[in-house]
Amino acid sequence: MITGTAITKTFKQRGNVLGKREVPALRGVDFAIEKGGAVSFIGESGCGKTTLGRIIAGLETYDSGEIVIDGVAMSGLSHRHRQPYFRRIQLIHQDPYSALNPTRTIHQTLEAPLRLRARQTGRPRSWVDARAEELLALVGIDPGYVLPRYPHQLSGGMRQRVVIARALTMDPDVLVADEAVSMIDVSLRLGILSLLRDLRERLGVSVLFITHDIATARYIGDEGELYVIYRGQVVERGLTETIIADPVHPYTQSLLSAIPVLHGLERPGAEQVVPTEALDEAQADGGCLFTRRCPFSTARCETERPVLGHDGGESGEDTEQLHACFHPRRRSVIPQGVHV
Ligand SMILES: Nc1ncnc2c1ncn2[C@@H]1O[C@H](COP(=O)(O)OP(=O)(O)OP(=O)(O)O)[C@@H](O)[C@H]1O
Repeated sequence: MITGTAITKTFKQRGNVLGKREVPALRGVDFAIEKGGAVSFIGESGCGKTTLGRIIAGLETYDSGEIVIDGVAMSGLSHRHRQPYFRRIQLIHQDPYSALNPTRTIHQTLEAPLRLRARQTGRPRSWVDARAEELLALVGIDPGYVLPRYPHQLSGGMRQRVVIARALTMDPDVLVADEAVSMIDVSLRLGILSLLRDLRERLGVSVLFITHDIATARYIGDEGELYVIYRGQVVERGLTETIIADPVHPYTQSLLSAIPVLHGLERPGAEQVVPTEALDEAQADGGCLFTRRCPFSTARCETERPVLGHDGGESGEDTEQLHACFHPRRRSVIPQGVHV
């Protein structure tokens, strides 16, 4: 089990003549990934989901907060002592082209981490080749065909399966899949998503899925948890199915409104949630981060920032669905520009 509490991260970016500009990528995020669970982070570009995934995989530092892996707080450990914990969390890169070294055969690609793993676990050298074959079979490709080949000789789908097999060489407890299907052909995406589901069932590995697409989040984690992230803050969190069926935060409603539904099926009296241009970072920093885009914003939203929780709502529901909104409510939303 991995938990994160109040994780913050601010990047300094090159700004104008006045100097560097601070970009708050994460503003106090809590998360929990259970063994064998499926968790999805969803939000639009720049909301901080990749940064959070990289922090969880031990590839990015954070400014404050705490990550606890199997009961051990990472802040109390030196970099060297943290490594064995983060080894259990493996990132699957979104781009299988750049993730694989073009000058190495798939055999060489898998051999290096497997030799390391053999040393770590006291296994003989002969185990390495057998394990490479086993892992490729597990991800659904023929080892005999793939092992002697170079990445450019494989299809995008096969390359992504090799990337997943390489992540499995470290016997991870968690696979972090960051937009794992966005760069492969649409026809092959479902196969990769089913593979990730299958690995959860067969190996008991948890999957953390990072995406901007609610349909893939739904496919990968239909019994899992969804975190909706807006400008570095989790604005809604709960069971994926519950949130998709009944989003209460206006931002989640706007994300869901992007999924086409048949014109004429909206409930009468539907209110619109219209996503508009992203805001300047300085705007709305005192109040709710979504207030300038939100058609339901009130004076309170302008000055006070809602925190993630059950309270403060008009929804009156007592569920595990958390939200950061002063006026959460079930609203039916008309998708923009969709007329069937
Ligand atoms: N290494 C970095 N240096 C400076 N700023 C960064 C860095 N990495 C991320 N950021 C900034 O932090 C914010 C969050 O970025 P992040 O990549 O986590 O968002 P994201 O939701 O994953 O977006 P995308 O889907 O486009 O990858 C953005 O404003 C981004 O420009």
